[in-house]
Amino acid sequence: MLEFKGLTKQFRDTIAVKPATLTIPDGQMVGIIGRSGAGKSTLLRMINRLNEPSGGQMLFHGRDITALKGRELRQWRNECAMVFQQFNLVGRLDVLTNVMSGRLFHHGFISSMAGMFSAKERAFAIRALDRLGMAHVALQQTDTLSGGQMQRVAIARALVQEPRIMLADEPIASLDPLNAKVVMDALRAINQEDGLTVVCNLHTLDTARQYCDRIIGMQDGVIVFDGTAKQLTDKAAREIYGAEAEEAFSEAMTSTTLRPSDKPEAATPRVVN
Ligand SMILES: Nc1ncnc2c1ncn2[C@@H]1O[C@H](COP(=O)(O)OP(=O)(O)OP(=O)(O)O)[C@@H](O)[C@H]1O
Repeated sequence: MLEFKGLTKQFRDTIAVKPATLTIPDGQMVGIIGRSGAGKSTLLRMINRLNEPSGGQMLFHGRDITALKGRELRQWRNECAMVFQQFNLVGRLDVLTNVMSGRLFHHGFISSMAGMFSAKERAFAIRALDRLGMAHVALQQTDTLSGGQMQRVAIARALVQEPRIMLADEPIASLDPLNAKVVMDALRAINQEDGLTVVCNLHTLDTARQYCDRIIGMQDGVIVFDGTAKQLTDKAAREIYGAEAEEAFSEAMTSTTLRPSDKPEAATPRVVN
């Protein structure tokens, strides 16, 4: 269970996230939505402390994450795997090496850089690629892949970290609708099969509604909505997005609509003014 207690972030004159208090149970798939500049990325990046909170506290199973330093902080970052909009892979390296770089924390920097991975680790990485339908390109140079394939490789790399939480910062913003669906399907499958908590920032409302157990809506650094897809009415969504509502409502995916989440209702809607 991840708990935010009045967690806040200020950049000079901008309060990007105003004191946020929420609890994310293990195994939940959470989508953070809101217009540009609402504070979504800042909130997400405070979880792995890529953005250092300015105030408040964050606890994971009762452990104070905001107080971690040095190796403990590196270990926490390893436990929070992150998937980025631009994939953050090394294009000139082969796919398998990129995936195995997710073992950096377990393996040690020097031997990782020297490519000294055991047969067991290689097999582990290939199994992760296989889950993402990408084992067949394991030895291919990464920059020959499509965006959707690269994002699946990035998810495989995140998986070999053996994380407790998967963070995804706009994971489909650079992808076409079909690849966006493949990537979201993969994140949802990992969430459901492994019971892994997934927290992702999403630009399109439909994606959040289709895939997430719980949706958190942000506006000007404030959590203004916290509830399920069903509870997020069009009216509530329009209030969250304001002038960007039409863009947010536009279809992200052209292919088959997925069945809605079959998990129990995960949260009580909360409207905060
Ligand atoms: N490193 C930074 N330095 C100064 N201000 C920042 C920094 N990062 C974010 N901000 C500001 O904090 C606010 C929230 O930004 P954030 O990136 O979290 O929003 P967002 O909802 O993720 O937006 P987008 O959807 O456009 O990525 C914005 O006003 C932004 O300009």
